[in-house]
Amino acid sequence: MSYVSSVFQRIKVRNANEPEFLQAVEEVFKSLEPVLEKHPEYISANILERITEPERQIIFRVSWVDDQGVLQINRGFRIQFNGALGPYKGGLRFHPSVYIGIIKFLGFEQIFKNALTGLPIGSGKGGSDFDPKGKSDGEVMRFCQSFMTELYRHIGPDVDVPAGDIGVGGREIGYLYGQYRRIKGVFENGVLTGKGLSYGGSLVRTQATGYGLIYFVDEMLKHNNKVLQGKTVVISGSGNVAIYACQKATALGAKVIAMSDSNGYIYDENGIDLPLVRQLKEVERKRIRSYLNFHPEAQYIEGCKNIWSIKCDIALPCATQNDISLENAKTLVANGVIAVGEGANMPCTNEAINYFLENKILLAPAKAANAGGVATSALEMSQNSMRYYWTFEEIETKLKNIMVTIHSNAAAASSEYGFGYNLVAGANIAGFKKVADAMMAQGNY
Ligand SMILES: NC(=O)C1=CN([C@@H]2O[C@H](COP(=O)(O)OP(=O)(O)OC[C@H]3O[C@@H](n4cnc5c(N)ncnc54)[C@H](OP(=O)(O)O)[C@@H]3O)[C@@H](O)[C@H]2O)C=CC1
Ligand SMILES: O=C(O)CCC(=O)C(=O)O
Repeated sequence: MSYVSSVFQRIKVRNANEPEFLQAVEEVFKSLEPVLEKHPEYISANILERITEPERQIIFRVSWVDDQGVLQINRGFRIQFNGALGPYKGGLRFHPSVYIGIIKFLGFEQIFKNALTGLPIGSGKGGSDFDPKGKSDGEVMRFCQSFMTELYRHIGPDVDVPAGDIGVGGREIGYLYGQYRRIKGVFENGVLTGKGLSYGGSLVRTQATGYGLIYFVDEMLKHNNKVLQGKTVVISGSGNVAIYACQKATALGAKVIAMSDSNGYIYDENGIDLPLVRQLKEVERKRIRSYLNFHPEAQYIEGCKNIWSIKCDIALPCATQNDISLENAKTLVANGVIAVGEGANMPCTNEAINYFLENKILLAPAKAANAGGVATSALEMSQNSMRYYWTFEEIETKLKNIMVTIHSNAAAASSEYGFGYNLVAGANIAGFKKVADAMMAQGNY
């Protein structure tokens, strides 16, 4: 058994009930054999076992009163996974499926993603099993206030800087920051990112993950003598990442023909009417099926997984983890897909990833392709520290340069370690080396 496999066996035993975390670790470890061969010092320093064990995990009770006056109890999490490169940084997810294994997989992925941005940010992730769906603004506010009443003691602009993820957008960040300020009594807005523009938010942060994804996919296509212009695109999800991926893909000449939510998907062969989707999702918080009230010529199909049976050139999973199974991957390949861009975190199963790579499909891995969100969060932190605002154009240019650089660094690392043009391996290796070197330099911790 190889060294990497033997370490993975130990990690499996220690984290036996966390399949998503083990999946994420296995996917990264698959790329690391040649790195450890070339750098035996990482083995002596036991980097693999250290990098897979969070520096700190905080689990707490969140009690809040619903609109009926009933006391509700949820569980809150914050994992400070790796601080070697900077303050812990990563989003908060509010979704009923949240448990420690989900937060650990997300925090683990965040280590490499944040390293790839080239900016000084460590890795953290958090959230709760609270379900914001169907809750009133007052309920969401009381939940956020209670969540922050515990979290505030563990975070700070130089300690740990949370942001949004599934179920946490501008409304939730506002309530969370308001409670932080109320408790601390200081205007310390560098403690959270994804804030509203009136109290320290950054231009482009709302669009950043989706735009960054499209910049990355565009770069990958160009590198392979292909173009985005004229391609048909299917996007899963209709949240923050999906909406702005759709906007930028359309602006660059592609045609998005389908989007989904957790109930089902819409197929509009004329191209998705994005202003309508934004109104339905960002403003009215409705289900995507209501698209048909305005476009009766479109189709709504119940069940979100079948979206991958639609023939398209480019698939962009932007909803949640394990969205594309091996079966979905086989259907996409049989239907002629040329590229897959992971907007969500870990949206393809490991079997689906292998199938795409074996079939020479261009695959933009999440750690690289969705890093534009956290990179722009780091730019928000910079602006908060400087007490200054850059313009939309300045930030978008920085975001684009970051995505292009991540692509070239991942491609170079893949080639250097014998993987050819394999961005999955390249992103893992480039991210890993940066963090491993910082950990080595800082001694045993
Ligand atoms: N926001 C950001 O900046 C970043 C987000 N990401 C990742 O992108 C993905 C989407 O995040 P974001 O757009 O912010 O989240 P949102 O909450 O804005 O949107 C999530 C979308 O995915 C759908 N979805 C969520 N859970 C499921 C599920 N279990 N099954 C099917 N559909 C689901 C939602 O549908 P419904 O409304 O029905 O639940 C919704 O359409 C996540 O994987 C997140 O980790 C990665 C980098 C940065
Ligand atoms: O902007 C951030 O800090 C977090 C973004 C995020 O959660 C992610 O990259 O998955």
